[in-house]
Amino acid sequence: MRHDPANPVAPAGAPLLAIGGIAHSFGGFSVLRDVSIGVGAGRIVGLLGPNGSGKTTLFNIISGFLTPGAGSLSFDGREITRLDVQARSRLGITRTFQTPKVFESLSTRDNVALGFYKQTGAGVVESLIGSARSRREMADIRERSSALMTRFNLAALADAPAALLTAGQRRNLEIARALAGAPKLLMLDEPSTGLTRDEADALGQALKSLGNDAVTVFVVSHDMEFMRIVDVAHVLYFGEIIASGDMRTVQADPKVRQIYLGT
Ligand SMILES: Nc1ncnc2c1ncn2[C@@H]1O[C@H](COP(=O)(O)OP(=O)(O)OP(=O)(O)O)[C@@H](O)[C@H]1O
Repeated sequence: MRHDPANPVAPAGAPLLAIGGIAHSFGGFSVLRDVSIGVGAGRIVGLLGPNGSGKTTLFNIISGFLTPGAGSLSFDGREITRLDVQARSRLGITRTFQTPKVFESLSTRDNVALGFYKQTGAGVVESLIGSARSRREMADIRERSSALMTRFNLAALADAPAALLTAGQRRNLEIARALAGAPKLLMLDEPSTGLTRDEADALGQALKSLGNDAVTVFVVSHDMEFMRIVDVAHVLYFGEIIASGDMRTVQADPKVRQIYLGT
C-alpha cells in the first residue's frame, strides 16, 4: 500500500481497489449481483467472462460512468462510490475502452506526450514564452514519451499520424498515453481485441514489465490465452463471480470449463 499523507487511515494490506457487493440492473434486468473483488496494489488482476456477462458494466461502475444500484467501492483507502469520473481520475484511476481512442491527426509521439501534461507545473503563459521550467518539462516529456513508445513497440512510428496506425498499434498507443498520466490503477477493457496473436503476446509482455513501476492493472477480457499474464483472475458469469484464483486454477474449474468448453 502506498503511503498517502492526506489519507493516513488506509489500513495496511488492504487492496488498492475494493469492490464490495456491487449490484446493478438496467430497467429491471439484473446485470450484476453482489460482486465483490479486491485488486491488490502492484498486481495484474483479470476479469474474465463470456459476452454479456457484465464485465464492461462493472468497469463503467468502477471508473464512474455508472452509479451502481447497490454496493460500495473504495480506492486507496477512500470511499469513491459517489465520486464522478474526473475525481476518480485525479485519484489515479485510468481506463481504456473497447474501441481505442486516439487523436487521429496528431503524431504517435504527440498522442503519448498529451498524457503527461496534467503533471506539468508550467502554465500556458510559461510555455508560450518558453521559460526555463517549461523547456525542462518539454525535454523531460520527450524523453519519457520515447521510453513509453519503445516499451509498446511504437518507436518506429513516432512521427506517423495516429490515423495511419493499425488496430493493434492504436491499442498500444492508447495504453502508452494512459500510462503517461502515471495512474495508480490502469483498467483495460478487452485490450487484445483486434490484435494478432503476436501483437497480443507483445502487449502482454509490456504489461507484465510494468510491475516494477508499481502500476496496478485490472484487465477485462474473454481471451483466455492473453489472460495468462494475470496474477489473479475472477470469472464473471451472468452477473456473479463463479471462480477466482490463478489462471491454472480458474481454467480447471468445472463451472468455467462448462461455460467455455462445454465439457
Ligand atoms: N446501457 C444499457 N442499457 C441496457 N442494457 C445494457 C446496457 N449496457 C449493457 N446492457 C446489458 O447488460 C448486459 C451486460 O453487458 P456488458 O456490456 O456489461 O457485458 P460484457 O461482459 O462486457 O459483454 P461484452 O464482452 O459483449 O462486452 C448485456 O446483456 C447488455 O445487453
